[in-house]
Amino acid sequence: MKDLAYLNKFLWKYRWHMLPGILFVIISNIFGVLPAQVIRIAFNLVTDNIGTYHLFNGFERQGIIYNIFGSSLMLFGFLVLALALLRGMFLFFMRQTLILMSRHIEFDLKNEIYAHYQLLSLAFYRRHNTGDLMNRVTEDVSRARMYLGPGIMYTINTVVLFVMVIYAMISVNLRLAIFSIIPIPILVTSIYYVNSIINHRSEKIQQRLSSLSSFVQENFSGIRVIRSYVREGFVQDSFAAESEGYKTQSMSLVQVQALFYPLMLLLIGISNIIIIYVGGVEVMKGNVTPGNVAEFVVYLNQLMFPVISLGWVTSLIQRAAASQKRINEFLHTKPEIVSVNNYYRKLKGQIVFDNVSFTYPDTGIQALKNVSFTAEPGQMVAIIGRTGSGKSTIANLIMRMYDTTGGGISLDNVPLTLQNLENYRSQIGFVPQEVFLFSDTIANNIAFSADVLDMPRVEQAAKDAAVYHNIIEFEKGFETMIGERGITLSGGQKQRVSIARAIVKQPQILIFDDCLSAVDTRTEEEILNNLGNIMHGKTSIIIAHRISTIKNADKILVMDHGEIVEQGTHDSLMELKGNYFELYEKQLLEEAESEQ
Ligand SMILES: Nc1ncnc2c1ncn2[C@@H]1O[C@H](COP(=O)(O)OP(=O)(O)OP(=O)(O)O)[C@@H](O)[C@H]1O
Repeated sequence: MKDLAYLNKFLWKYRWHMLPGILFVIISNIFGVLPAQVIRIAFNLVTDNIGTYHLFNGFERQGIIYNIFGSSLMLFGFLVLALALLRGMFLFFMRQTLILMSRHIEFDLKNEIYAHYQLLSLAFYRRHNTGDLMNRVTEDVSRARMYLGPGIMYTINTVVLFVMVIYAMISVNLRLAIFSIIPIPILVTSIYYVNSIINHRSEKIQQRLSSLSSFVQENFSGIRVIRSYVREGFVQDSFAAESEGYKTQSMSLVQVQALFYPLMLLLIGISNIIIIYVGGVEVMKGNVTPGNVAEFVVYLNQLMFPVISLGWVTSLIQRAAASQKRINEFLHTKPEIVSVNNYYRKLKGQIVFDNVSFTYPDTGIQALKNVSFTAEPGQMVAIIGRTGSGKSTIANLIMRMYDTTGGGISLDNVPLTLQNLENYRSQIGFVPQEVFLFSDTIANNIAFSADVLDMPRVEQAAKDAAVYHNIIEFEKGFETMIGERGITLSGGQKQRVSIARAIVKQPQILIFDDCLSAVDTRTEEEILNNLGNIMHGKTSIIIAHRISTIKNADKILVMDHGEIVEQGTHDSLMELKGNYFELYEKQLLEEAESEQ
């Protein structure tokens, strides 16, 4: 329950929704209780005067009495109707304030969680799967809302109605009041118990549904692999097995639900019988009037809904507390990478790695060991090496996606940890190894880093990335949608669009993480030539597998098992006749073989 205390700040923020809401609950309940008293008076009027009416049997006066009788009853009827209307009106106001408040808080909470997500490091995203992250913003927040809206509303309603009805009951007859209240705890406990079973089973259904959706999503994404390996039948069977699990869980829920409503009606029915029986005995003893019994029956039935909601609300609050605990877990996770100052400055682009070591936090894999190198402004530094040798890790560390575990990185003689992150990253153009494009137009994808779309710059960036001609060949040119709702770009086109996205920023430092792998050598040369002009006086870090990509670099770092094993220019490395030379020879041989 203490987890829900986190939401109190929102209740305070929206107090001017909550306070009138509580007032409306009280007023609507007053109009809810009053009809029972009107019914009692009407009932007593009938029982008291029916004798007089019969006394005038055969006399003209009987008609007059009938008329008075009828119009009085009609008046009572209208009164009950008017009270019901007033109650309805205040119920409307109650929902308009309290439920509305819960929707406002849901909105705020979602935004707060999302904003916090954006601050968390890459390591956090690796620890938690996407489904879990999404669930906390959607499912868990809506459960917390159920506590804030219906939970609070029905609790206040129940308390107010209980106090009013029980006070009214006791003031009429204590014995009858006690008999009316006795079944209530049994009703609350059994509803709570059945509700817990329903929730437990619903939860299992939810899990089944999530795994069913993940299964379907994955198979739709991998449809090409399924088709080419002719695994449709196998996938169909696996889907049927997943669905079977979902069906079984749903059926077990239906069983309990089917039991729930008859059980409720039975308990309500039994309570009514007890009241009528005990009430009848009291009437015979002369302690209460028949009108009082009718009044009690109305009270009892009025109490039933709050009683039912009490069991429901209890389990709802429990679920909300569990959800809020999960939300708090994330909200209290401290971002590992923090920007320490607001010091904005323009980068020159000198990058110094001083004895940098790095071990990935979750896997414990040491990806870099004592790496030292300097990239001067205006230089193109290339990194080459076997797969898994730590090249992308260097790019990740320059981007400060992680902090080093040994040694230090500095930019223009200022440690990276003392740079303002936003200012720093905004001056770097980074093209990751796994290209990611949004389901949006090509123009918006290229102009992603800018708040306003500057078409001439976007077009120039596309030209520099050698993708302009491909784009204008599409029917809608730069307005072509890509991704789920649009066309599919080829691997090389995607890489070049993401290169355009990096250079449109006119960055001071450019990092290419193996993003020319799907581009042919001629186009690659064109892009590198363009880069020479764009990055004049600025720093470029190019990670590649092909020597042809990097042989003109000012400095080449050769990586192996997380270490720099050789560094120098193409010519000096060739002279060394070490790893680089070996790699060059091998690639020459491969090229010659592929040409044959
Ligand atoms: N996010 C991560 N979490 C844990 N371990 C990682 C992570 N990324 C990479 N590694 C590990 O760190 C080592 C270096 O990986 P890195 O991606 O830097 O290599 P690379 O030289 O870029 O390889 P490639 O040329 O195949 O892209 C590998 O052993 C890899 O398994």
